[in-house]
Amino acid sequence: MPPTPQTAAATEAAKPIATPPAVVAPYDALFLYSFGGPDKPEDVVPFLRNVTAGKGIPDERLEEVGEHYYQFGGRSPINEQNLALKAALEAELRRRGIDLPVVWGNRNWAPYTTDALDELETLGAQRAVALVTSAYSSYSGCRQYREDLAVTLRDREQLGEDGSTGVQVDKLRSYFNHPGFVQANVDAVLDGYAALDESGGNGEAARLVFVTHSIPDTMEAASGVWQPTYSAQHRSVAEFVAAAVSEKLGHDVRWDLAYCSRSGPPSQPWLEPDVNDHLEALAAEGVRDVVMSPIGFVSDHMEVAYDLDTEALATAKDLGITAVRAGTVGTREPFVRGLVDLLLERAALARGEETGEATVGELPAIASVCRPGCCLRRHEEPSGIPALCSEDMHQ
Ligand SMILES: CC1=C(CCC(=O)O)c2cc3nc(cc4[nH]c(cc5[nH]c(cc1n2)c(C)c5CCC(=O)O)c(CCC(=O)O)c4C)C(CCC(=O)O)=C3C
Ligand SMILES: [Fe+2]
Repeated sequence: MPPTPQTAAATEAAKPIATPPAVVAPYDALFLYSFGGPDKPEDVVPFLRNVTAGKGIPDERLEEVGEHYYQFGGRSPINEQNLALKAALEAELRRRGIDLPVVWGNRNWAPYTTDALDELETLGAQRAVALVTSAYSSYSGCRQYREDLAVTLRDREQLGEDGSTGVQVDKLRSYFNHPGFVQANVDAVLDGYAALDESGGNGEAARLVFVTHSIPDTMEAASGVWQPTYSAQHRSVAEFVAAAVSEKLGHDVRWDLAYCSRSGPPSQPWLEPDVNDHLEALAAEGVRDVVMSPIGFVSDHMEVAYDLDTEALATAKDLGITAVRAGTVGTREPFVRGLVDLLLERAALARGEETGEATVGELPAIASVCRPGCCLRRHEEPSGIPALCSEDMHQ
């Protein structure tokens, strides 16, 4: 049995904040803000209730998803992975001589958003910056976190009409095209090709299949109001990673983008192809070797462990395809270093300094302060829910 992951309350308490170092000023804390997941079987149903409150997920889908968790002992790997990322960020900050506390909290499980706000208050933080564990910009990866923060602050009676809050919380921009995230994915895919070779596969003939979480077509459309859409963001990363891998391996690399983990009623269109359907299509084309790269996820949480490692790899096997699943960025060094670079970039921006925004690929950086109406669930429906870290808190 792996050790039970510790909640924020049980980890060693960060020490109260002194004067933040100049490179991170005006920030005096980093808020690692994630999805959360159950730690034990009794948590599964309450966790799923938290995730799906008011979202119209059919009951059958919930039972099915609950079953995925029970197959893994009722425990998601996501919490220990967030603790590992927290430790890696702390080590990287220490390495650079930056004395900044890192506080962890989740939207859907303990330690909750409100627990993290409590911890920030106890530390005496006045202006924290949130690092969300989603690399791409869409309702699920951006606005939902910003709404949750605003609503939690409102419930705590700490949200003023003008958007003022107790602790001010800003957010790092979506980092899908930051060099650190992309380089860590290149490295992980190269390791995937090495693993394919070891399992007797043929790398030169392999198809590189990038995978991400599907979202409804309406959410995809709303993600693109101010910027390239969620799927376009992924295609940009995929193209760059495939080119870098091809150069390193010295042969052509053909790639596709597929999706996993769709839910919602069958009548509602979501981004396709589903990775299992796509593997079938590839088998029909005669493809025998596949490297799957989950670029849509920052760590190997339940969607990766179940939808890819359990389901999609079994599909590949049934089809006679030799498939390996490349790693996620996790705590890879270029990723963690890149996140700290991004923190320094965001701090400079908050100080009003001219900063370049580091990106790779052809797409511009996503705005650090979201535009009004950015990343709604559906753009034709203003949410009526306040959201922090935007030019206009109410849109
Ligand atoms: C884009 C995206 C990411 C990737 C970005 C990121 O990594 O953040 C992501 C991550 C995650 N999604 C997760 C879990 C779930 N997501 C659900 C439902 C949904 N996700 C959606 C989107 C995304 N989700 C959407 C559009 C829905 C439909 C409901 C809605 O419109 O909001 C449901 C309900 C049941 C179901 O429908 O499957 C569950 C249980 C976990 C935790 C895993 C663990 O425990 O290890 C993580 C990290
Ligand atoms: Fe946004």
